This record gives sequence, C-alpha cells and structure tokens, in this order.
Amino acid sequence: MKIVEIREKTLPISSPIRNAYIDFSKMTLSLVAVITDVIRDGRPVVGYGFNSNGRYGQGNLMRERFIPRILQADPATLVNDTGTNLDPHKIWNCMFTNEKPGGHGERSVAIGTIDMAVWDAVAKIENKPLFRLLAERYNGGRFDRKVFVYAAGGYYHPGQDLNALKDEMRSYIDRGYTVVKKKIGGASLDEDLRRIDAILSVLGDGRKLAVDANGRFDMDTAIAYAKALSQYDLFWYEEAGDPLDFELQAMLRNYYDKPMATGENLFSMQDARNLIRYGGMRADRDWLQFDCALSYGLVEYLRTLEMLHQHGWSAERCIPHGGHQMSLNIAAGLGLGGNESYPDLFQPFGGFPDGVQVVDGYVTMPDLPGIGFEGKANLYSEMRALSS
Ligand SMILES: O=C([O-])CC(=O)C(=O)O
Ligand SMILES: [Mg+2]
Repeated sequence: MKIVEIREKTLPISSPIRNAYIDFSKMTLSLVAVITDVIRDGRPVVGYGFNSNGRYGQGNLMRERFIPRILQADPATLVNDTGTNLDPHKIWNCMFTNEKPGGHGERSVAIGTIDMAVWDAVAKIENKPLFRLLAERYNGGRFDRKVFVYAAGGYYHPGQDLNALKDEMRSYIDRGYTVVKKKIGGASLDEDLRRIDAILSVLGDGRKLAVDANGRFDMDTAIAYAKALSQYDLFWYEEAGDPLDFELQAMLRNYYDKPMATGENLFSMQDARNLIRYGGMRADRDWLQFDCALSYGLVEYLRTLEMLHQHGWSAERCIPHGGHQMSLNIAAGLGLGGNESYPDLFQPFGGFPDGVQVVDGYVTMPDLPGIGFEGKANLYSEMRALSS
C-alpha cells in the first residue's frame, strides 16, 4: 500500500479577538489530506490533519520540502513490516531528511500537521479509533474514554463589557464545563483583576478559572501578577513569560506556589526537555501544554512523553493546547490529564464529534475510526472538499 497524493489548503480561522500578544484577524491554518490507495467502502482511505490556532498555515513549507520527500520515497520504506499499513515513524524520518537540529518553529508545524493526517489514515486502515490504537501500541491496552476538557475563552473582544464577559463564562458552565480560561496581560493589572473578579462572581471558586498571559510579561510584571493572582487559588497561571525564558519560569515559583502551566510554544522534545531541566516546573502541581500539531506531531510527542517519564513526570500532568480531536485521542489513549477546548472559536476545526456533550467537565469518546473527524459534519465537509 502507499500514499498516492497529499493535498494542502490554507483556510482562514480569523476572528476579531486578541490575547496579550496577537490578534486573530488574519489567522489561518493548513488543512491536509493524505490520500492512500487502500479502498474501503469503494473509496480510498484519506487521513486528515490541521494545525492548531496560533501559528499560520504552512502550505509553502509542505510543498517545497515535506510532501515531495514523502512522495519521492520508495513506498516500501514508509510502511510497516507486513506492508499492510503506513508507519508514522518511518514517514516522520523521511520528512526530517536533510533537516538540521534546532530552530524549531514553522517546520515543526508543517510536519506536525502532516503527521496528524498520517495517524488518522493509519487508524482508519486498522478500522479503529485512534485512541484505541494508541492504547494498544503504547499503553498496555489501557485507555479512558472519558477526557477532562476545559473551556478556553475570555479573549479581549472589542466592546465586550464585564457583563458580557460574565455571560460568556456562564455559557461555558451551562454547557457542562467545570473549568474556564481567560486571557490576561492584554490590559493593565488593575483591569485584569476587575475582569477576574467579575468572572469569579459567576464561578464562585478560583479553582474553576485558569488565566493565560500568552508569554507577554517580563520578570517584574510576571512577579507582580504572581503576587496579585496568589489571592485567588486559580486552576493555573499560564505562560507568564517568553516560552524560551526558562529562568523567568523558574524564578516565578518563588512568588507563586499555586499551579502554573506552559509549553504550548515549545515545538520539540528538546525544547520541552529544557523546560523540564531548567524551568523549575513542579511535577506535583504544574501543567504541560505541548501541542503535537505545532511540534512535529505525535511521533515527536511520544518522544516527549518518554522524556517526561525519565524525568519523573506523569503523562497526567499534560493538558495540551489547541482544542483538536487529535489531542483528545492522545489524552484518552495515553493517559493525559485532559485537553483544551474552545467552545465558540476557531470553527469548524476545534471541538468534538456532533452529539458529544460535556458532562461535569468530561467528554466521552465515541467509537469513530481514526481521529473521528467524520463525526463532525461541518468539519468533514471542509475535508471532503479538499480530498474529492
Ligand atoms: O490565544 C492563544 O494564542 C491560544 C492560547 O494561548 C491557548 O489556548 O492557551
Ligand atoms: Mg495559552
């Protein structure tokens, strides 16, 4: 069997919101289809992938380097030993041919997106949900259909007053979420505290609220926020400083003993390892948000999980960024602590298969082959348009 074609289309996921660092008015993503010669129900098996919000579409890199490398390789070098399915690890090595180490950023997004589509195809060819396949291959068969999810929102919307912010947060709780997230650092500390107080008047408990600074703060500002946020007992304080400023992250623990989270902008196992080595993160309370779609895919994420294991970290401390069904499958199949979700943003890409409800902060994975995109009608219609 072999891959016959790989298509990419860059699509808008724009909205007028902003965090402390960027606005999303020009945000795009790459949608990828990996078309195989395996026929099921009269149609070729196609794997799909897309990159999460925050980095832009990567069609040029894919077309220049990664897609040609796969299509020019001898197909026999990209399949498993029995020749019955694709081997994501071999395909990853093929994509990474003639790439130097270090400098991860856009290339890791391009490879991560293709990797997602490859895993989707592999699980579809085995005719099972990806979370089951991952559990069988890498987790002694153990999976948990129930995955914790939290609602990420609380962006700076033009013209949104405190009452509208409260309504937004209430709507997440009404939809079954038990933890919500808001942005900080896009306003003054005083203004952010007013926003937090308003939200807590709805939630009633700091542990139901995470805050995310998107890497905006220098050391002094990160510490000032740490001191001010300490009063609330929050779910987490996320990405206070630059993602590669491990000293800032390590210093913060002297001012903030509640949970912190970071890692969504670390795009390789090596960068993740530096965070663990030098970032002062605490395995008993902090959270890691590495997002496979932005960081060389699941093949690399497996290396990251192995690295964490060697450093005494449980996979349960991982709650990936990105709000996609790929990480939902990884969470269910490999025992992560949960997954992000953006109930009203980045549609139709984010979210769950149709009919999947959030109940007491958890979703239950349905039995759809592959990642499960076919179960989300508005997403699947974009995917079909690319592959047909
Ligand atoms: O606003 C963003 O860039 C997304 C983000 O940080 C998150 O979901 O944690
Ligand atoms: Mg974030």
